[in-house]
Amino acid sequence: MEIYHSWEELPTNKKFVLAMGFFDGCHRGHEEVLRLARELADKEGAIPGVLTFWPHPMAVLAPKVQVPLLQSREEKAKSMEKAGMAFALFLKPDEKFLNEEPEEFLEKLESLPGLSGLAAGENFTFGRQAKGNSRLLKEWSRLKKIPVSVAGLTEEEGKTVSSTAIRQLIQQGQMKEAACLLGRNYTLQGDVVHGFHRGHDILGFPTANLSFAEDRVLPKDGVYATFALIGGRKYPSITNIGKNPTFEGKQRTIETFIFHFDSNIYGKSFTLEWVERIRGEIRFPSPEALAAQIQKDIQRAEKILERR
Ligand SMILES: Cc1cc2nc3c(=O)[nH]c(=O)nc-3n(C[C@H](O)[C@H](O)[C@H](O)COP(=O)(O)O)c2cc1C
Ligand SMILES: Nc1ncnc2c1ncn2[C@@H]1O[C@H](COP(=O)(O)OP(=O)(O)OP(=O)(O)O)[C@@H](O)[C@H]1O
Repeated sequence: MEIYHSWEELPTNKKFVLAMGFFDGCHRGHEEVLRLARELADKEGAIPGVLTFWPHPMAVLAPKVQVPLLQSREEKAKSMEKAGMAFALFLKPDEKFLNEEPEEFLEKLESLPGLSGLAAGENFTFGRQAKGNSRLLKEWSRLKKIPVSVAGLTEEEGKTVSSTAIRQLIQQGQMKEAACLLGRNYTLQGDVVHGFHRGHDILGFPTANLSFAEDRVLPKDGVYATFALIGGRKYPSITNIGKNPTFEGKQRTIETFIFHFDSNIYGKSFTLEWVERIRGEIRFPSPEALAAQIQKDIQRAEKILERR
């Protein structure tokens, strides 16, 4: 898949269809928009691509409000590729762009020589104060004879699937519910870094500490049944996220005990798939009491992961 960063890089000698939006997480609703883009591209003899943004527009509009994200830019690009997109255009939404009238954005699209169609969801908005919407897109489409596919909103139990709803579920530790909306388990990627080695030395459970990017959505502190994806293999595991109150920890860490695993993976890249929350993080009276609880947690995690 090709990655572009400016309008000028878009193909001029090929027809293309653009799916539009931020697409954080590439959830089930986003997948529907991407499916419509593929379908329209097939019909028009064009290639399907994505018009998306980086960083998140909120980082420009309200820099003090940090929106944690479900995917890094690289993960988003991978999801787009998996969804059959031939390219992704990552535009930087500066203030000038975000303050354009919707009509200016549409004029820009119309000026693209290869543009053969657009796809977006019913709730897609664009332009100054989000004044442009799917209704305006449809009117423009009729006027300009450029086909536009608008996806009806994908819902789960009567609620619209959205990146915002998924972020909230993860932050509440509701991983199964989040997975339902995402269409997959939530994952976090990072490298294995050194911790304080208490896991191995004091508790008898060696843990891989995951380094994580600051701008990612983190599950609520606690203990989770997880899968660790290392070197193309998927290992059942258990993960604690929190500040280790038993040891008066100050920093939030993510550490994983991988079952039946005995390799040195320091410095290796590591993806953690979060399946289900088991309990909250507790301050134990002694390391021994914590180790006994971890033993029980492992049994619980094994049961949960057996079913997946
Ligand atoms: C399954 C599991 C559950 C844990 N639960 C708790 C907990 O409830 N409270 C706590 O203080 N630490 C908990 N920990 C974290 C341990 O305190 C931690 O593994 C230990 O401090 C080792 O840290 P280190 O790898 O930085 O040396 C848990 C760790 C694991 C693997
Ligand atoms: N539930 C949904 N069903 C169908 N299309 C959707 C759905 N949610 C978003 N889309 C569409 O997917 C594209 C990307 O949307 P966007 O990134 O704003 O997602 P979102 O989940 O609504 O995000 P947020 O929660 O941050 O508003 C847009 O075209 C949008 O209209």
